[in-house]
Amino acid sequence: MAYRRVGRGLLSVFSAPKGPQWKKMRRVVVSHVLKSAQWLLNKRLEEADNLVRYIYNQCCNNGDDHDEHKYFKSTVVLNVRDVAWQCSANVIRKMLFNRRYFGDGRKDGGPGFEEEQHVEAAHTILSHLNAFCLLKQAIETVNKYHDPIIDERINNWRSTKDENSARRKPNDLLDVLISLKDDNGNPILSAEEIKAEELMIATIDNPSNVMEWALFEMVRQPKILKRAVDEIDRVVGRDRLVRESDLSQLNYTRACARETFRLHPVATLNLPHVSLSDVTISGYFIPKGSYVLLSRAGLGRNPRVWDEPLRFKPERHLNPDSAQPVQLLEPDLRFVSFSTGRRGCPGFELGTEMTVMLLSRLIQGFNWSLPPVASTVDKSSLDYKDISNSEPLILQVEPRLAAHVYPYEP
Ligand code: HEM
Repeated sequence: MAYRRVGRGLLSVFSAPKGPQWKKMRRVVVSHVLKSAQWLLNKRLEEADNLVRYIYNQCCNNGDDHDEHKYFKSTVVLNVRDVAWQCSANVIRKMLFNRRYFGDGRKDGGPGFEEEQHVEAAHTILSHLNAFCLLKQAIETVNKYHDPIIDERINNWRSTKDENSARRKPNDLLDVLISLKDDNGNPILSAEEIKAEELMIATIDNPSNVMEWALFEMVRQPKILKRAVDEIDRVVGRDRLVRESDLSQLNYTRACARETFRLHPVATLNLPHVSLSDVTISGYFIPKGSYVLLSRAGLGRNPRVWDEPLRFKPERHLNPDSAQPVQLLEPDLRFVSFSTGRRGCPGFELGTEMTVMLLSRLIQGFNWSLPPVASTVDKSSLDYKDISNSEPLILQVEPRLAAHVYPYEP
């Protein structure tokens, strides 16, 4: 009960105003961008396939040449963080710009120089969101890749004759943002507003953070990994890869993702909020205008709410009496995943699908284990730190399905 009272109180400070431009963008995201989520399913699937294909290619000593007879499938050591960061970025790049690569890319599905630079800059921005500095270089790097694509696309839409433009169907989220018109037929968003959208930043870090920390915990507790693998084999089988339509049945994998949000949040603090009025929460008076920073680690590991709070125990989220799939959303704020209230994440459904899909593909497609030099993966001493300060997870990986199941891109 204690957390409920706290949760309800917190809603009154979860309403920081960000100005009319932000409200407009939030409206656009809720009413147009997220409605597009379903028709962008194929793009998400392409990137989930690419994730599996890329790791598979790393396990094969013939590089790009996909011929199963020539392949010698081997165990390789992989930097899980690099792979998770890139594939999470690929999904949102594909939905937003309809492309995986800014440059020529790589035949094996991995990132080129441009994508590595882009993802590094996006994560630099994210890890400094609470800092009072401009992060000029990282923002310039992200804009260097985004702006030319946006300018070119706007020109392209605006140079199309009006009657053709009305018939033209959006092919990605950028098209959606550009083609929005008000009742008088004028664009709803200016070029500057489109360039200022933060969908890339809003989406890039959470799914990859879950992939890395969930795998870390599962490898440390092989029984958990086995239970998740068994569930996927039971629901999906071993002759095809997980699809989004399977996700509601992968309850144990969902519980693993939820437990990762609780125990290993992507950042120590939530985004700052401002209280709009004087409010008292659990006996603490918070004056109007205060900056409120919620500790994600403090909520998710609160011993008054969570039994054995430092143990990774996905079972705690399973409810045998409920027919509903385990939710990654936590509206009572017993931990922070998508947050709640007026500023809560409008993309929680899409974010849940992306996260569970990518994690399921990693678990289904490969056997994961500690490399021989175990010291390289010992993150146990770092459990309390923000992941961005910890060492990347390095694991041994080998394919676990028949060669024909792995996606092939000529
Ligand atoms: C696993 C994936 C995701 C997680 C965990 C996540 C989590 C969050 C969190 C914690 C916030 C801050 C809420 C606050 O200030 O209290 C937020 C804001 C936001 N997210 Fe997400 N998000 C995810 C994916 C997405 C996706 C896919 C989209 C849209 C395509 C999206 C769009 C937004 C937007 C627009 C905001 C700002 C809301 C506002 O200030 O009014 N997010 N998200």
